Amino acid sequence: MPAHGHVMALDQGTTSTRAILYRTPELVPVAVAQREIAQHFPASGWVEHEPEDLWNSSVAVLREAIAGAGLSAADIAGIGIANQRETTLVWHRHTGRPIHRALVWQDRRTADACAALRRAGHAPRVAAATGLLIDPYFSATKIAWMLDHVPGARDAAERGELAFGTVDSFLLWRLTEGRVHATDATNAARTLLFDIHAGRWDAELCALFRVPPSLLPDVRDCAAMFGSTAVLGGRTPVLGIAGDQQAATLGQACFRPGMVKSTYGTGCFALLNTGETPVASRHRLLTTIAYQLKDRRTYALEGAIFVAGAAVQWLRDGLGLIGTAADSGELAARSDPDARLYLVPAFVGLGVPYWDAEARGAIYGLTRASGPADFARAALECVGYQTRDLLSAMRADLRGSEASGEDAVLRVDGGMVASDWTMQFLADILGAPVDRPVQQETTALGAAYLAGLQAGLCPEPEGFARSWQLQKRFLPQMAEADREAAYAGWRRAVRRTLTETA
Ligand SMILES: Nc1ncnc2c1ncn2[C@@H]1O[C@H](COP(=O)(O)OP(=O)(O)O)[C@@H](O)[C@H]1O
Ligand SMILES: O=P(O)(O)OC[C@H](O)CO
Repeated sequence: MPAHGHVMALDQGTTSTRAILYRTPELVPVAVAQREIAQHFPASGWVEHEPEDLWNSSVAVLREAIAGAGLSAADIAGIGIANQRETTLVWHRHTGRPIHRALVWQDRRTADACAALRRAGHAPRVAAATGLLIDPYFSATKIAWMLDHVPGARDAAERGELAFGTVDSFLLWRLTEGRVHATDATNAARTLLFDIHAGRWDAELCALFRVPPSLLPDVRDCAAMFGSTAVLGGRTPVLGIAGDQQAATLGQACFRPGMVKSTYGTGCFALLNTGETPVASRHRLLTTIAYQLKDRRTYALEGAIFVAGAAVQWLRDGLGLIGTAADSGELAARSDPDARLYLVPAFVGLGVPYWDAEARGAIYGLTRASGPADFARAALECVGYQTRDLLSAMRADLRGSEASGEDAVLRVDGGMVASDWTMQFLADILGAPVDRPVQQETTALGAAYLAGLQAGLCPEPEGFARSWQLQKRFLPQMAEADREAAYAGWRRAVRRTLTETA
């Protein structure tokens, strides 16, 4: 067993930045610090973050966590970074000054540019290399938008004066005072510019998306020496980087083909490990890199749902039906069991497997008797239905393969899994067990594991997998006929909501 030590996870997410300090080798959390991030919505469908907020909140939580534990830089073997993925920054190499606010993954401003590329027939080539669809969700068209809209930016880029990065890369640049411009393979895989099979930037795609290759960071393993930082007072190495959903996949120890985790935060992201062979989806899932260790890539099929916990926030902030998110389950439990409302939460369009950017939310089944409890239940149930959509698409893609996941148990994490009511419905509608682990901060755990692995303070994946502990298993209790009738109703509701653009 490796020796005791400490590693720090920095989890820079969409709504907040968190640092969690862990004791190795068991990865027991010993201190945590968190800061909210301001969201900027300058126009309909636009979502931006202030780069200095990303940076300042990161430094603040790192320092707070280390102070909270009564430790100093000398006690920290390394930092692991997990980050909101796809969110795009471009900055001046000489000054480190961003040329624009970060364009967040939810930002839809490049929808028309994407539609034009799809109409021109580029989708098959792009999917073959990157595993992705041409959608504003990913970084490439966001980079081009900045170069085209910030005065002088394209010329500066052509002269090699600018750098692009996802949030990990931007933070690493700042942490290392401009000495390191790098990212990891999981973040590179979300840009539309990275060949996930060859593990390198694709020059043809750079030309297609009009992104000069000089902007791009060096791509490394998830566990690697990324540089060192002085922000904690000494020199602390950055030893791990992964996109947050991939970090959660590691934190959930989904190392074997067929294992699947689903994270329920603002949105929901399910990743199914497909082993060292990438699987091309026939059902509009994404093919992505789950992790790259020792230069070997493990792939995943991914389903991305844009609204999960956000539907609960809507109950609270939009409708005022609940005081806190935690009240939603209790309210839902008071709903009439014989009535059923369907909420299709297409507040920002629908993701996998529908990919309908123009669809908007709808509620079906209203009667004179419908009340707050039925709305709450519909908001929680739609998370279960969407998960079944995702998992059905995954199973259809993998039928008969080693990674089929037919018997797999779903490992869940994220803020929303605190809701027993929602987790029970999830098990009911899937007709399969749902496992909630003891450590529910799996994103930070995965980032910490990468740093601990690289530092030699944590065991190899098989050993780490043995430390995963079940907190509660939810078993399906709904009768088969009820389950299928309820799901058929959801499918009808979605069909009525989709636009002709999908
Ligand atoms: N007890 C609960 N029941 C239902 N939803 C919850 C509960 N607690 C938190 N949530 C939802 O979980 C989300 C926060 O989860 P978190 O993992 O912190 O999200 P993110 O990383 O996207 O910021 C919020 O959307 C909130 O509405
Ligand atoms: O920041 P989160 O946890 O909402 O995750 C965002 C995803 O990485 C977007 O792809």
